[in-house]
Amino acid sequence: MQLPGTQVSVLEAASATDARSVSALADELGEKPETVVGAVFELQDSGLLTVEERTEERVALTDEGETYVESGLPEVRLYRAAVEVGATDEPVSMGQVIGASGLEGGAVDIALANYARKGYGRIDAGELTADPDADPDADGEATVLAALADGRVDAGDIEASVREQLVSRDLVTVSESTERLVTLTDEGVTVLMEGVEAAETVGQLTPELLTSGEWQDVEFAEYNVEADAETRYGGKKHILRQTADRVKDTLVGMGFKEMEGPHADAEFWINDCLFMPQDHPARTHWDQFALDVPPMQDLPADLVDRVEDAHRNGVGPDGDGYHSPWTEDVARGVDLRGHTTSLSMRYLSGHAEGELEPPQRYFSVEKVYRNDTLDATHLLEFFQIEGWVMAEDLSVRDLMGTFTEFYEQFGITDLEFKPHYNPYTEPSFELFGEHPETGEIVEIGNSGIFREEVLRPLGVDCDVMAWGLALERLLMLTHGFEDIRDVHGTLVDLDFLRTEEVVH
Ligand SMILES: N[C@@H](Cc1ccccc1)C(=O)O
Repeated sequence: MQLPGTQVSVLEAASATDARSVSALADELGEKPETVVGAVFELQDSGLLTVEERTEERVALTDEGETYVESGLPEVRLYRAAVEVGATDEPVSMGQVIGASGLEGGAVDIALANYARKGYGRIDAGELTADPDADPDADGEATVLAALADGRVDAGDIEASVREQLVSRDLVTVSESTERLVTLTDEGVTVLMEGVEAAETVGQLTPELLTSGEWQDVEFAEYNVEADAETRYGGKKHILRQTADRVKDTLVGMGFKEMEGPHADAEFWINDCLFMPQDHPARTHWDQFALDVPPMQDLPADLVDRVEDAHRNGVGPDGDGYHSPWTEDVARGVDLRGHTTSLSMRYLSGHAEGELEPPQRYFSVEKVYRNDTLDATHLLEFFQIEGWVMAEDLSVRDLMGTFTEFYEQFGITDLEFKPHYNPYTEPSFELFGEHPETGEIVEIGNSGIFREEVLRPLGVDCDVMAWGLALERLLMLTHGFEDIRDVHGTLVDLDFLRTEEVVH
């Protein structure tokens, strides 16, 4: 009879009298267990062997269990010391017995906790008696520990109550493993006696086999469609990108249009338009990355004049500017944007898509860059969900209502608002949500209603409410992970990224 090579080896290694385990066969044949399992199932299908699955329990000593095999169980040592100091005749002070036992630290507590339970004697009012009839040499737990250390005992032979004690004392662990046991059938024996030969089989069709015509003569290995296969992960969209897409869909659904614009931009758009004085810490508190590139040439001259005027003199008859220097050189310097509010400035000024008439709603979900210190909640670059609404009469209620409506679509219904300060909005609010795992209150965004000093130079004469929300924080709240580096950079949790999906 002819059979594929591995089947022949398995058949020869199996026995009709002793059940042999698949792992033993794999060891002996130097094959992978899954290869042997495949062959075993084929042979079972052909009726040449039988397979029996057996789940086995294994009991193993823990490190602590091993220590006691060496030194004796603490309660046994306490008993021997108690006998030595005469506690069989009359109560002896606990201190004296412990001293004589040589037990220290946690071992003392363990000894005392088990002493009376196991009938070694009594502990009462700081004194200890020893039962003269107790036999430490027959201690059930100690006996099992010693037997396990010598490999003299099987899991099934240990008395249930003793085993339970040893497990609860963390002296042994119990684990289960499934083993497949293989035995030759009578037919298998017959086939072996009559002689089996390994058939040449070809596992893969190659261009050579095709062109030479050899494919017509060879025997192909059969597919085992039930064999365990390696898990292959295809490429997929990153969870953060999926979340960004969902945010975009949500905002488009709420009537917003998307903004686009440069990642590296003039400080003018990033800071000056936002009424951030050039010498104010608010300008450095972003800790933006300045780029060593030529200054931005094409700033709109009329807007630059109006922004400079707002900085110097404020707006309106009662306006007051900053009494600090302002130069166009600083405004022309190029930075990586620390927020996408630079895009809002470009759009509100009419320089992105022309003059805008209210009502308008715009958003972007784009990267921003900050020179922060990397930690569980901060990255050097992250995605900001920028947005603004332009309308005749806007109030804080409109702002809160918009956030409530937006976050509800992500299942976040416990928003909190805290008054805040931005140089460009008044009033301003920080936004918080509760972390689903830690219960911690996490900052998720910053918002407000743009000041006159921002809007007038831009030529906007109605209200504009605006915000910047952190996409990564939204993801933390929706998926419950605690470290932003689980999804970004070299420490990512690959399993999470492979399996997690954002539901649209
Ligand atoms: N630029 C702010 C967010 C914001 C945008 C618009 C208005 C108010 C706040 C930030 O990055 O935190």
